[in-house]
Amino acid sequence: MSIKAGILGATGTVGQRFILLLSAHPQFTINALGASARSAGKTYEETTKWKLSSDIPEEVKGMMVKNCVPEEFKECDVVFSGLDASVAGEIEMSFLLADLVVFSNAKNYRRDPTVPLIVPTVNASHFDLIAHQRKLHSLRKGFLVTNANCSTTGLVVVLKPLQDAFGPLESVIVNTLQAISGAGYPGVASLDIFDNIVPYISGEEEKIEWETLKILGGINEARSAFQLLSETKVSATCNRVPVLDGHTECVSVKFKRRPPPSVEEVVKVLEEYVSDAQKIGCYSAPKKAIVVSRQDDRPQPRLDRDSGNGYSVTVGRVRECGVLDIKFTLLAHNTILGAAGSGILNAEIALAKGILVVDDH
Ligand SMILES: NC(=O)C1=CN([C@@H]2O[C@H](COP(=O)(O)OP(=O)(O)OC[C@H]3O[C@@H](n4cnc5c(N)ncnc54)[C@H](OP(=O)(O)O)[C@@H]3O)[C@@H](O)[C@H]2O)C=CC1
Ligand SMILES: N[C@@H](CC(=O)OP(=O)(O)O)C(=O)O
Repeated sequence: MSIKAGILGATGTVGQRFILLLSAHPQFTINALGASARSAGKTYEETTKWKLSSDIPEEVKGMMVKNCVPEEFKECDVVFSGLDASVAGEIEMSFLLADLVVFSNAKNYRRDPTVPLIVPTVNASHFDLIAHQRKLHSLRKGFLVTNANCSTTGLVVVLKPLQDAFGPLESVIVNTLQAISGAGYPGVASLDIFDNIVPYISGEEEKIEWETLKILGGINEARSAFQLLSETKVSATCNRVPVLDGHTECVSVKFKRRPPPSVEEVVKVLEEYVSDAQKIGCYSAPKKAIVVSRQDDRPQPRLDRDSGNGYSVTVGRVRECGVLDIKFTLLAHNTILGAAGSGILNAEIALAKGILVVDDH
């Protein structure tokens, strides 16, 4: 079976990742590419400032870039969006209302009470809300799912098994060191980031603090509403650092449970974590959602960002915290697990669960 995939924002940083991941994927075929009016009507190769070290896949080079309107994507079984947030809201809603399936990377609908915010190796169960969403919009097969902010993504992958094993988390303090690819292209000016650290990323801290509560929360029995975590407090501080790809996060956690788990218990739980995406047997699911490093000087972006083909989170330096209970450092690939890869793995889960329905072509 070949699933026809469209990509919105195909020329951007996340769009380019979608192209590489989908072109090597056994289940998907890239069918349509969309971007702004500046790019529409040109071939992909002509209009894209390609920034990845692998070449543009041959089959994509000559494809015509289209305007991001549903009629141009009506052949697609699934549409992945890497659209700029300033336009994603309106465009993605028009696709949903045209009964298309949309997996979005943009922030616009993450807080929507009818839209699942899914990190594929964390909360695949939130797909259960899709039937309610379809009913609300009178859709037959379309739906909209978002994936999380790239820093939220790495964080919740590690918090999820801790919460499952040791009960509610009382507080989480996270300091991020975020790669420049997170800012899109051209992103942060070289004069600002070279030989420097910028201690501010607009809106990022609020997103991490809020999204974590939706992702790690539950859904009600009627499968019609999300139940945000109410007992956990999250405090985030975000920094932009001169790294190309890979967001590092220094995290301290306090558990409600007294006495708290030991370092050894925490490490064991992280090492043994198996996500639903792995249990289902999804093609892109990493063999280990969490890779625990015991080396004192890991994780490092250059050495660890491609772990599990960019779908694993690497955790190191797990130790006691003198203020909260346990602290550690994690690293996640921001444009793979933190963006395009999550969209694709979410689509694989939806397919396996029978939520993504592929018509006979
Ligand atoms: N980079 C990352 O690590 C992450 C990014 N995200 C989110 O993913 C989305 C994309 O980010 P990123 O790839 O970094 O951004 P880029 O700026 O690199 O790319 C933006 C894309 O949106 C397109 N676009 C801009 N304006 C319009 C328009 N009016 N109509 C249609 N298309 C338009 C651009 O097309 P054109 O080339 O024609 O201008 C381009 O393809 C954003 O919402 C971002 O917040 C989420 C998680 C991580
Ligand atoms: N702000 C993130 C990337 C991003 O676009 O996030 P969001 O989709 O939550 O706006 C970063 O700079 O690394």
